[in-house]
Amino acid sequence: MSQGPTRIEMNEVAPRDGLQIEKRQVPTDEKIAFIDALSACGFKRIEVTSFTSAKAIPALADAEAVMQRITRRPGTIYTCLVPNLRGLERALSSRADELNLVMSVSETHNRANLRMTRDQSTAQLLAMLAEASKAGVACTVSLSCTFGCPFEGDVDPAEVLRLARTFADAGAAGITLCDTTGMAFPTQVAAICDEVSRALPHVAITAHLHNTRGMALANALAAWQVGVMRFDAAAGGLGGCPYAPGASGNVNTEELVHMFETMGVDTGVTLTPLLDVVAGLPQLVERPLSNQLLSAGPRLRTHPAPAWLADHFGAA
Ligand SMILES: CC(=O)SCCNC(=O)CCNC(=O)[C@H](O)C(C)(C)COP(=O)(O)OP(=O)(O)OC[C@H]1O[C@@H](n2cnc3c(N)ncnc32)[C@H](O)[C@@H]1OP(=O)(O)O
Ligand SMILES: CC(=O)CC(=O)O
Repeated sequence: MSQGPTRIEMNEVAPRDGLQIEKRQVPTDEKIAFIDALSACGFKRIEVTSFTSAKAIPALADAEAVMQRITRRPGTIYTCLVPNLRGLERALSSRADELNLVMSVSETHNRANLRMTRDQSTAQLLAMLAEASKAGVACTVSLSCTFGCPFEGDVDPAEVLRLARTFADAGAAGITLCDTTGMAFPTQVAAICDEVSRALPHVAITAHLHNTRGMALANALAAWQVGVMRFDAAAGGLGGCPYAPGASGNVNTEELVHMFETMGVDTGVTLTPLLDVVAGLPQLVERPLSNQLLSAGPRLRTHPAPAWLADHFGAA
């Protein structure tokens, strides 16, 4: 098996990607407690919220209040999703450490999600990169539907590269390759991540994977094997785009951390407090969540041997 980086950066996106699609509109105080608990786990980045239209994403309408009241842990970068210049102004006023700009590689998904053509989004993002640069705030650009679109099917990888290059040339510090509705498969992830990283070696590549078809961990492994060292993930596997039919949760943070840590890859995240946060998620989102890692425990959780063994074989 090819060896990827020995250290990766984990970006926790549940407060934004997770809560944007939940039926329950989580009260501001509970969001803040959730983010503060995540801060104690050691994430490199936490995507706190989005500065979007409250009509489009009502669940995150309290973005300013959340940004103002979270406790910022030194060493963690607090980032926000922004789709347009209005969102950028709000995010900068709220002292976001970094910004996650977003558009889709697919024309139909861009129109459905952002109510703009791709050309209109591109123009907004280029203007936002210029404004953010003046403010000294780094930006990543997330390219939705990189690996397939729920409306259009396959997406041309040349378009992914063209958009990534456009934003890298305009000063984006990072490009996030997003599998919005879990259409990616491992060989495709490896090929596209490799192509974009080789073409843009000065730009940090992040993999943003959804587990809609159960392939997110395999896809993460494929991205890591070609050198990707930044991963978005959501605690409890929450998440999904409300404007992408069939969307479901992100790759599950605790499973991704557990997988990489068992392989000796340093994620920076401490699993025990993270599992405590995950155990509280059904209460936060007011629905049951099934969680294999929480049920089974980390791989070296052992169980007492059956009592009859001692009777039968004698004391060990
Ligand atoms: C793949 C993913 O998961 S991405 C994340 C999930 N998806 C999203 O977050 C979708 C975000 N989309 C949006 O917020 C919207 O589609 C927008 C703002 C980008 C564009 O929507 P439009 O309706 O075309 O925007 P438009 O400029 O016409 O403004 C509509 C209203 O929203 C308001 N608005 C626009 N941008 C913002 C913003 N960034 N913050 C707050 N309000 C905004 C306008 O003031 C206007 O309000 P009004 O109706 O009270 O006058
Ligand atoms: C920003 C995102 O949330 C990206 C995606 O899933 O397409």
